[in-house]
Amino acid sequence: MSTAPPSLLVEDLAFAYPDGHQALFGVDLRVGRGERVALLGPNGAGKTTLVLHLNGILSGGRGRVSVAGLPVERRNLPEVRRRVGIVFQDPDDQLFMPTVGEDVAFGPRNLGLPEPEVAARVAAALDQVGMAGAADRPPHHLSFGQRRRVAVATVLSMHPEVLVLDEPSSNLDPAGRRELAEVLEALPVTVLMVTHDLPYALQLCPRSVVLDGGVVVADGPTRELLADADLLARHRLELPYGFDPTRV
Ligand SMILES: Nc1ncnc2c1ncn2[C@@H]1O[C@H](COP(=O)(O)OP(=O)(O)OP(=O)(O)O)[C@@H](O)[C@H]1O
Repeated sequence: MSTAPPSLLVEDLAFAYPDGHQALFGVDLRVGRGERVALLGPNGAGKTTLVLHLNGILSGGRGRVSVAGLPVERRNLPEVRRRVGIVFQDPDDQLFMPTVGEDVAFGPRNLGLPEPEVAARVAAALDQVGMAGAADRPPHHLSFGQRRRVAVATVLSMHPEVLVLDEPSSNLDPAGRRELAEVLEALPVTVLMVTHDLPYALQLCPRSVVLDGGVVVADGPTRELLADADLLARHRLELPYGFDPTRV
């Protein structure tokens, strides 16, 4: 049996915002290397608050978070942020350079890597997201779906341990949704995907965790959770009309 630490370990994490609003009440979560896990839950459940603890954007509450055995704490933040790449919902928050290639090179260059290594990482990351050949294009000339895939590449070029995706299927047309799914399915990294798109969770993530009211209320095989009509109703989760998770 492997003794490697899990990619993500969250233990008894509780957190209140400065205005006193308590968003997390003791969350435990373990994600093994190479797992793909969907993080589900209604608006306001605490999903974003949890995600922002994974690379130390938020901190100061109770509990512990570690990434591949490295505690998320101030002295470790540069390495934690290399290990945990967050792809935010709006790709335009992540793309700010004149060309796609410079955007994907930005992180590795900041690590101080030699230029040939940067170039190799840029080429590999663009290839992984199906955007090889787009390096010289300005990001704003790309479609929304292409920009989202480039945003994924900006994180992959850091060789992360964990890829966190916030609503990856939002605003994508059916072809863009399928293309991104193909990209994500082929990635050899641990994935934590925050989504309201339950069929996408089922397609991509064998396991799901449901968060509601700042606590984990379910954790198990996605197919089983989505087949539990009472669980879905209790936590404001809805499948598309006529969608049968047991027949996919
Ligand atoms: N900066 C903040 N200050 C105070 N309260 C906040 C802040 N950000 C979020 N909250 C509150 O914390 C709780 C959890 O919010 P969070 O954004 O983590 O939920 P979420 O599950 O990501 O929701 P959504 O699905 O809408 O993105 C909510 O009640 C929210 O109003």
